[in-house]
Amino acid sequence: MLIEAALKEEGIVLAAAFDRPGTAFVGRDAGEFAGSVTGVLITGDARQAIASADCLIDFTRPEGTLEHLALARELGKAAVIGTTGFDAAGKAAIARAAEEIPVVFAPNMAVGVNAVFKLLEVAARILSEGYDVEVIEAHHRFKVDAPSGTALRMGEVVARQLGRDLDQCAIYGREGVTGERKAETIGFSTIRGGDVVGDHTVLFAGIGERIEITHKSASRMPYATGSLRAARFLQGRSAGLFDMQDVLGLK
Ligand SMILES: NC(=O)C1=CN([C@@H]2O[C@H](COP(=O)(O)OP(=O)(O)OC[C@H]3O[C@@H](n4cnc5c(N)ncnc54)[C@H](OP(=O)(O)O)[C@@H]3O)[C@@H](O)[C@H]2O)C=CC1
Ligand SMILES: O=C(O)C1=N[C@H](C(=O)O)C[C@H](O)C1
Repeated sequence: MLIEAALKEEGIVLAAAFDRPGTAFVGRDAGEFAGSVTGVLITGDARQAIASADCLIDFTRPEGTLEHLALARELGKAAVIGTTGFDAAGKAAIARAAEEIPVVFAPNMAVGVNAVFKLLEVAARILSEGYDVEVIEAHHRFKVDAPSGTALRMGEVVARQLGRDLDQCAIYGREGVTGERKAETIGFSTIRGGDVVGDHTVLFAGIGERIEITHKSASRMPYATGSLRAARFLQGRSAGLFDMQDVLGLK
């Protein structure tokens, strides 16, 4: 999707594409998957690939992203990170890298999801008392981290607005005799199955009414186009840690 989007977008050049060394894709044209010939061959040499570009766009796994980010830092290149599932140490490593290079790090690059983050601030402000907050997300069977990075960010946005610390109030699933729900908690429920691209709902449940704010992805293309928008945003910047709210001017 990223390659397809990059090939279509005016002013964006696909400089390189890389995969792990030794995989079957190395040596093949990067456009093959998008049904075109680009002349850019997939390489197993991440350093060489990152060196030949202005900006790294990385959607892999935390350990891969951190390796690639270290190369981007060394080479003085910008980075757009879409990978989710980082622990605190991983997030700290990204923040350190952003002291030297410009980085957009966002759990969801889609414009619609970022609009929802803003809507959640408003909803949480209005529904700050008497409403239980639950975050429900569904993704495809191949996803490896849970809850999704987007669900966690939604929880963070609501928690911040309500003056709570998500680390202290999050409940990740329930089982057995749990006791009554504590008012200050924020619950997370995860569904995994089939080819669900990504659904997120934040439920504000009161006595006598429920409010649901939902985003549903029907395609991964908005993640790809959002990433390219983020790469453009970084052009000409020297260092700093940004997210899609910065890119979209929503802060
Ligand atoms: N911010 C956003 O908008 C979005 C974020 N994501 C996040 O992006 C990440 C990737 O998701 P998705 O594309 O579905 O995952 P996939 O499994 O489809 O792709 C991940 C890719 O990363 C490669 N990879 C994995 N580990 C490493 C490593 N250590 N070094 C180098 N390459 C590695 C995999 O290679 P191999 O096949 O060889 O393992 C694979 O090509 C997830 O964290 C997901 O949550 C996804 C969509 C949108
Ligand atoms: O793994 C995915 O597919 C997605 N991951 C991101 C997340 O964890 O929030 C973004 C999107 O939901 C798709």
